[in-house]
Amino acid sequence: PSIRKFFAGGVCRTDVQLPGKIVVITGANTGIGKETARELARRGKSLHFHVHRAAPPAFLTARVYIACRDVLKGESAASEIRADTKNSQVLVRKLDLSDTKSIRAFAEGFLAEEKQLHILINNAGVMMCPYSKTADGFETHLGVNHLGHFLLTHLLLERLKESAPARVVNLSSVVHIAGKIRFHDLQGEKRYSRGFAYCHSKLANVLFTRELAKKLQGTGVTTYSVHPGIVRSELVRHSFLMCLLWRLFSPFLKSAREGAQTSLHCALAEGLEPLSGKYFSDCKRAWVSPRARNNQTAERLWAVSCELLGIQWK
Ligand SMILES: NC(=O)C1=CN([C@@H]2O[C@H](COP(=O)(O)OP(=O)(O)OC[C@H]3O[C@@H](n4cnc5c(N)ncnc54)[C@H](OP(=O)(O)O)[C@@H]3O)[C@@H](O)[C@H]2O)C=CC1
Ligand SMILES: CC1=C(/C=C/C(C)=C/C=C/C(C)=C/C=O)C(C)(C)CCC1
Repeated sequence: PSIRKFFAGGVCRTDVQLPGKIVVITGANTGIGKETARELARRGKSLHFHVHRAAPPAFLTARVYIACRDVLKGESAASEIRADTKNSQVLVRKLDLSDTKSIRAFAEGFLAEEKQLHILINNAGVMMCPYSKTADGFETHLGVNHLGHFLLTHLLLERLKESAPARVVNLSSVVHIAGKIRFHDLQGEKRYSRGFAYCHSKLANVLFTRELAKKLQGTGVTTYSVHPGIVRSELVRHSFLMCLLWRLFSPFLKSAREGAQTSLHCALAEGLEPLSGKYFSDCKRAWVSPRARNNQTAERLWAVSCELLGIQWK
């Protein structure tokens, strides 16, 4: 058990509850996102719930939006979470991050539906895909992992500000260390490696978080990037070798629930505001590579991302 505990890593120990709070989490139909959604849906200020094992009244729990590309998969995860947590307010909405039309449609629907947004978790991600492009012509890792979430955050930001204190959590990875922002070939048309393409996009997540924190100073909205640990999930689905490694070393990898702890910590823990823009692993602040600390790269990536998406975001 002590070896297992070692590999499980940090645990989110805060008991902050979320009565009446609104949460959006991308890619929450499986893996780390689903376990994050489950725990957030459980956080309601309801003695009634614990004592009577009954469904708590809506205003006592969080409303959790599972934003995913496959609504059927989303519904199956949502009904499991609803049954498990007795929170009926776990809702599924369509969001395909590889298509800016879908991102805009999701944001439009959400903004019409909800007057508040307290927690946005940019969790969805793809890894090691063979070369491909999104509907808008972006290389898939950059398009889904970085640009998709960049646009989504932009579209939801006013609602977050109006609901402050609010938080944005961006799932990155320790492999950002191997990443580089190749401005001369952002779409990987000259040279492409599916492993490095993922690393580049995860570096972009850290740089985005850093720059976003600067722009949000004084608004009451804070943001954090996260390495969840090496987690047993479907992320490795595009690589035979990684699937094999994941199976072989399965006992030493984190479960999705263990992998959700740092996202939960950054979404919930009290007193994190002074650390806005920082990178976390195992529920504490962690080291980032020199490239992830470069303000010039962060600013340039921000400007280029706005240009690619055709948005103005000062
Ligand atoms: N697992 C690990 O070891 C690590 C994971 N991470 C990061 O954690 C995050 C969660 O990964 P994890 O749970 O492991 O992976 P999973 O593959 O289990 O889950 C990824 C989720 O993202 C969704 N997704 C993929 N593409 C899109 C898209 N175009 N639009 C909307 N949703 C999409 C998937 O949907 P669908 O089911 O439909 O494919 C799925 O719900 C990722 O950002 C990943 O980079 C970081 C470090 C390590
Ligand atoms: C060498 C090796 C491993 C491979 C590690 C790898 C390949 C990590 C990849 C991390 C990823 C994909 C992070 C996602 O963001 C294991 C399986 C831990 C077991 C011990 C030996």
